[in-house]
Amino acid sequence: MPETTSPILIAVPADVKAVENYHWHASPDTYLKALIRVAKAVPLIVPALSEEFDIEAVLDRIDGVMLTGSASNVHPDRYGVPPSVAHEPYDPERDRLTERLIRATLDRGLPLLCICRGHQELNVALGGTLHAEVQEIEGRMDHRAIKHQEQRERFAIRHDVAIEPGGVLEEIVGEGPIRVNSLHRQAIDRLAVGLQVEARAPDGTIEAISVTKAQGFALGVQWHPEYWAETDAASAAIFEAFARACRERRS
Ligand SMILES: N[C@@H](CCC(=O)NCCCC(=O)O)C(=O)O
Repeated sequence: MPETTSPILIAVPADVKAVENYHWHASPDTYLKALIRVAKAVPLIVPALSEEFDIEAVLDRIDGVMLTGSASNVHPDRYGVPPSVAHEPYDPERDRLTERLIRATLDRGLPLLCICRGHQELNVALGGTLHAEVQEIEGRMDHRAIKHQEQRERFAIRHDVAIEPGGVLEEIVGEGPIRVNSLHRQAIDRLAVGLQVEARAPDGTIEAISVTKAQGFALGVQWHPEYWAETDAASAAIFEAFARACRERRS
C-alpha cells in the first residue's frame, strides 16, 4: 500500500464564544496539539455556521472528524428536556453544526472521534438523552473538574474506568482498567439505539461508546485523552488508532 505523504486533515467543529463584541468560532489548542503532535494530522476548525455552507463539501476534502470537549452543555431541547438557567451555558450554534456533522460523517464512514461534550453529542445525535448534573444522582461520583487555577490539576488523571471486554476500546487500549481524567457534569442517561458501551466508571457512568454498525472508526470518550496524549499510553493509543483509521480510509 503506498505510504501517503500529505498529512491527514481532521475537521474540528468550533465552539462559539462572545469576546470583545465579536462571536469567535474557536477550539481549545490542547485538542489541536494532540492532533498535530500525536495523530500527525492537520486540524481544520469548522465554523459553527452550518446553515451557511455545504457540509458535504467539507467532508469531501477531509480524512476524519474530531469533536472537542467544552464547558458549554448540549441544549436539552435536543433530547426533550426543558432548558434551565442552572444548566447553562449552552452553545446552540455548535449543537446545530455537530448534529449535522455527526450524521454526515457516519453516513460516509469517515472516522469520528468524540471527546467529552462530543461523546454526549454523539449520543444525543443518535436519539439518546443526558443527565444534566450527574453528580446530583444518588450513588454517582462527582465527575466535575476540581476547582484549581492550574489546568494540569483540573485535567489530572483521577479515576479508573473499566473497559468492556471484546469491544472497540479494548482493541485500542487493552483490557484495562485504565485511569482517566474527568471534567463533566452531564453524562449519558438513555443510550441511543445503535451505540454500545465501551467503558464505565466505578459508579456506572458510561465513559466510552462506539457506533455498533459504523463503517469505520466511531468512538466517543467522556474523558480527555487530548490533554495527556503525548505522555499517557492509553490517551496516545486513542489518537494513534484514530489517525490509523483516517490513513487507512484514505489509501
Ligand atoms: N459541558 C459538558 C461537557 C464537559 C466537557 O466537555 N468538558 C471539557 C472541559 C471543560 C472545562 O475546561 O471545564 C459537561 O459538563 O458535561
